[in-house]
Amino acid sequence: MHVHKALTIAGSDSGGGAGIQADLKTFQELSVFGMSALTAITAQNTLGVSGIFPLSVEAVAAQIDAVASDLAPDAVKTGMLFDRGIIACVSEKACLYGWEKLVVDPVMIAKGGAPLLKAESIDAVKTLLLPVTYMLTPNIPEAEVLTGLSLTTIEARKEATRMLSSFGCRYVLLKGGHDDCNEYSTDLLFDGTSFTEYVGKRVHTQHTHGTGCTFSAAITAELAWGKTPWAAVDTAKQFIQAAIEQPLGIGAGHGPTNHWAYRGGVRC
Ligand SMILES: Nc1ncnc2c1ncn2[C@@H]1O[C@H](COP(=O)(O)OP(=O)(O)O)[C@@H](O)[C@H]1O
Ligand SMILES: Cc1ncc(COP(=O)(O)O)c(N)n1
Repeated sequence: MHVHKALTIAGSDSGGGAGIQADLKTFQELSVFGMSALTAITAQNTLGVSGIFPLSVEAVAAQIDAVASDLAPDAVKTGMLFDRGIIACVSEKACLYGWEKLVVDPVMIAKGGAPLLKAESIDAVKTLLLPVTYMLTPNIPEAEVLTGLSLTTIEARKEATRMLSSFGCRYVLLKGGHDDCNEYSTDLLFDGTSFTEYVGKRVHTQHTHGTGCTFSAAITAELAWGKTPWAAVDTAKQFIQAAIEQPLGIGAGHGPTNHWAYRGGVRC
C-alpha cells in the first residue's frame, strides 16, 4: 500500500474548526496521512480568538525538519504563519527540501477580526513565500492586501490573479466566499495563461469558521494523491460545499464546517 502524506504548517485552533485541526481532519477524510508543524497556539472558539501564543522560529524549524527528514510529505500547506521570522523559515525549508507542491493559504485575519499575521509581515509573504509557492489560495480581502487593488469586479479579480502570479507562484486560486451579495460563491483558478471557474451555490449561514483552511487542506490532500491542480480544486470544492451545506450547529457563534459531510455524514 502506498500511503500519501501531507504536512500542514499552521496555527492551532483550540475550537477545532480552523487551523491545524481543520487541516488534519480534512487530510484524514481524504485518506491522506496528516502531519503538522505548529506555528502558534490560539485560544479560540466559535465566538472568537481570546489569545495568541506564537512559537519560536526554532520550534517551527525543528518540527519541519523532524517531519521532512523522515516522512517526506507528498504535499505541504501553510496557514497562519504569524510573523516574518516564521515566513522566512518556511521559505528556507521549502527550498532545502525541494517541496514542489506547496499550497499557501495566506491567512491574515480570523473571521471574528483577530489578526493572525502581523501587518509588517505582508511584504515577506510576497518576497519570500510566493516565489516558492505552487498554489496560492487568497480570499478576496487577502488578495486586496497583497495587490493593493479593489476587487469588486470580475475583471479586477482577474487582474489581481495575474499580479499575484507575477510574484512567482505557479497557480493562483482566488476564493469568492466574501462576495456576499452573489448568489454563487465562485473561485477563480489562474494557471499563468487561462482561468477556470469553480462555482458553488452560496449557503446563507453563519457557520463558515475554517472554510478557507478546510478548502486549502482538501486541495493539498488531492495534490498529495498526485491529482492535477484542476482535479484537486474540483474535489476540494465538492468537499467544502458539502461541509458548509451540512453544518454541525455547535457553538454559539460562527460554527465550524462539517468535515464528515463529503464522505457521507456524521455517525449517529
Ligand atoms: N456561504 C458560502 N456558501 C458556499 N460556499 C462558500 C461560502 N463561503 C465560502 N465558501 C467557499 O468556501 C471556500 C473558502 O472561501 P472563503 O470563505 O472565501 O475563504 P476564507 O475562509 O479564507 O475567508 C471557497 O471555495 C468559497 O467559495
Ligand atoms: C489558527 C487559525 N488559523 C486560521 C484561521 C482562519 O479561519 P477563519 O478565516 O475561518 O477564521 C483561524 N481562525 N485560526
